[in-house]
Parts: sequence; structure tokens; C-alpha cells
Amino acid sequence: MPSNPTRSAALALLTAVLERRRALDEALDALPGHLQPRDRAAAHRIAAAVLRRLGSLDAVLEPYLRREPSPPAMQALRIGAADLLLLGTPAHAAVAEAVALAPRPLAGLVNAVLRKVAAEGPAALEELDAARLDTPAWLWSAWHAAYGPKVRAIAEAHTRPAPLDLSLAPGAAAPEGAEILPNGTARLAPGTRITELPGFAEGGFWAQDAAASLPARLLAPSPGGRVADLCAAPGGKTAQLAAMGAKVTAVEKDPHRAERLRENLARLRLDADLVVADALDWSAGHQGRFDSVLLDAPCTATGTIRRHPEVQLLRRPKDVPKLTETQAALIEAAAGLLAPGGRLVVATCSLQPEEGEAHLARIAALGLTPEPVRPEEVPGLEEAVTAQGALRTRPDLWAEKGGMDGFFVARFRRG
Ligand SMILES: C[S@@+](CC[C@H](N)C(=O)[O-])C[C@H]1O[C@@H](n2cnc3c(N)ncnc32)[C@H](O)[C@@H]1O
Repeated sequence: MPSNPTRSAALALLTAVLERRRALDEALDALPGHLQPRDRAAAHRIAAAVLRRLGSLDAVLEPYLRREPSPPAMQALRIGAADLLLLGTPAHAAVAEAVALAPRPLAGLVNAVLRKVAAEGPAALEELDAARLDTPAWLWSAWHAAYGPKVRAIAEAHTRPAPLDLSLAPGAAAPEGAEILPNGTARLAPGTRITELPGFAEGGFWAQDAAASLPARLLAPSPGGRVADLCAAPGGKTAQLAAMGAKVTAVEKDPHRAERLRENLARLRLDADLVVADALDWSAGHQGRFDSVLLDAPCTATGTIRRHPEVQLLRRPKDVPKLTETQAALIEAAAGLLAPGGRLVVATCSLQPEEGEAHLARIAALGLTPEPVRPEEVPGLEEAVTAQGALRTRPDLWAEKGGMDGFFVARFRRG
């Protein structure tokens, strides 16, 4: 049987991520242009399920394999196991499609193993400690050190697909069926495709995790205020700031990502000056010119594992100090842009304290005064306000509503 386009595409995605260490979104962009949007979305769903639960799937497969087969056969087995155990695909279809994906000489092995998994896998999966198996040991230890026993709830939140969160354009209605969260985010079920929602083309909303909407809200620029939005693409926070009536200069160094920001603003009919530049260089020529600055610094993105499950597989411990150093340089550049009395918000979508809490002393040492987040500014998230007045969200917060990304947000003022 020839392999079907969805599963061939899922195999291409897994190969790109696991063997070439590409980000899943990048791998999606590289899929053949003729693939139907529906097949593309289904392939993404399968690949994301495998990446999210890789440790558990491999543990279920392991007893049936004398040694790990070649990578293409292993990916076919993982796709088959995800179909059988996580995605509700009927057993005969799951097995037949994985067999069709496997290299010819290993088709028999894939068939035999997946038949066993179909029969015995559900019970075996139940017995596993999924939170532990699906989390790399270095991340588990780091989160245990930072959050104590909450590490388990964090890891468990990563085993489930994230909902689609939308920020609404001013005056726009939420799509039907959306739950409105306390911060104003409209939340829809996991797997909802934003481009198919009525109102998308008209610019009624954009995708943005509930936690990702908080930094711009805490910056709260005045209408007409001059705001520098550093590290801006794809522009979720630029859009929020522009929608608040601020005069936004968005700085992004990656030209492809800057183009996406431009397209997003055009669809949303929002306005910002877009500068394609390295914020470190650009800031030198714009000292003291802004009433407020938002720095959404590049980071390990371990707070976004629910949405980007490959992050936990691709990141390495050595990435943390490297990115922390970049963040420190960007923080200094951001502080230099502020006019007297100006406000700085620094955010990272990381769960690693080195990329969050550890920056507070460094920012204060630049002569800025902390402007603590007040619990009433973040309704429903009072427990996320830290003793130092920063905001620390985690994937296990709002668990009953579907969780949220992990973010660190801190606010300062130039005296
Ligand atoms: C966390 S993402 C930003 C998300 C964005 N603020 C939003 O809300 O949609 C980080 C971005 O920073 C950009 N970036 C990284 N280093 C930069 C630098 N030195 N100057 C400008 N942009 C940078 C990356 O290309 C990436 O697009």
C-alpha cells in the first residue's frame, strides 16, 4: 500500500526534528507546497504527539525491539504507536499506514511490533510515569530545583496538547464557542485551526497564549506614547501595543520573521514602524528616546513546550548560560532607550530561573527602579506574582481551563 500524504509528511517532520534538529515550525514550512492544508495540519498533530510523548512511546516499543531499528523504521514505529495509543486511530489503519511508511526490508518488523502494541500497549502506557519519561532529566532537575514538587504538574501539563488562544482586536467579537479567560484571552479547543475561523481574514484576532499577553498589558503604554518593542516578530505583542494606541517601533533582526510581523499587522489593520535590525546595534543610536520599552528576549523557550514540544528535545543545558548572556546584553540596550521616567518590561518565555528571576538584580544594578506587579493587575493569577513583584507563570496554572505557557515578566522605571 502506498503511504498516505499525512503520514509521509509526519515522517518528514519527525526526521527534520529528531535527525536534523530543526524546529517543528521550520520543518512544517519546508513541507512540499502542494500538500493540502488539512494534511499539513494532520501531519503536525501526529508529529507533535510523537514529540510530546517520545519517552513514553519509546518505553512502550522497547520490549518488542531487540535493538533500535534504522531511523526511518523507528519513526514509522513511533507514528504507529502514537496513532494507536494517543490519537484514537483504528488499529488496522494505524498498523497498515505505519507499515507503508517503513523501509521495505523492515515492513515485517514494523507490522509485528505494532500488532503487539495494539494489543498490549494501552495497558503498558497506563503503567508508565509519563511525566518523568517525557521530560529530559536535566529539565526535570532544573524545574525541581526551581519549583519543588510542582515539577510534576508542569511536566504533566506538557503531555497534553495546548488550546488555541486568541487575543482579540479592539471591538472584535470572540469566535463562537470560545471561553473568555480572566485576562481577556479567547480560548478554543486544541487543534482548532485559526485560519478557518470566521473573522480571521478580517483581522479580528491573532494567536497568542494567555500568558504571552501579559507583558504588554503590564507595560500599559499611554495612547500616543513612544514604545520600542524589541525582538518583536511574529508580532503578538506589537499588535497589542499598537491596539492600545501607542506609537510602536518594532525591532526584529530576522528578515523572514520580520516579514511575518508585517503580514500579521497588515491583516490586523494595525500600524507600527518596523525596523529590521539587531536591537543591540540599533539601540546605540536611539538612547533616551522612548517612553516605554518592551523586551521579549530570545530564550530557551522552555515555557512554550506545550505548543512547541520539540523544545524539550532540542535544547541542551549549555544553551541556558549562552542565552542568559544575550539577554543581559539586550536588557542593557533596552534600558538605554528609556527617557527619564520611562518604563521597561522584560519578558522571557522560559521556565529556567537563570532567564528570569536571576536578571532582577542585574536590571536594578543598571539604576532602574522596580515597579512591582500588583496582584489586581493580573486577575486570576495572583499566585503568579512573586515576592519580588515579578510575574512567574507556569504551564500548570489555570490547569482546569487548559493551562498557560511559562513566562517571566518584570517591570522597572527609569528615575
Ligand atoms: C521570543 S521571540 C519574540 C516574540 C514576539 N515578541 C511576539 O510577541 O510575537 C524573539 C524574537 O527575537 C528576535 N531576536 C533575537 N535576537 C535579536 C536581536 N538581537 N535584535 C532583534 N531581534 C532579535 C528573534 O528573531 C525572534 O523573532
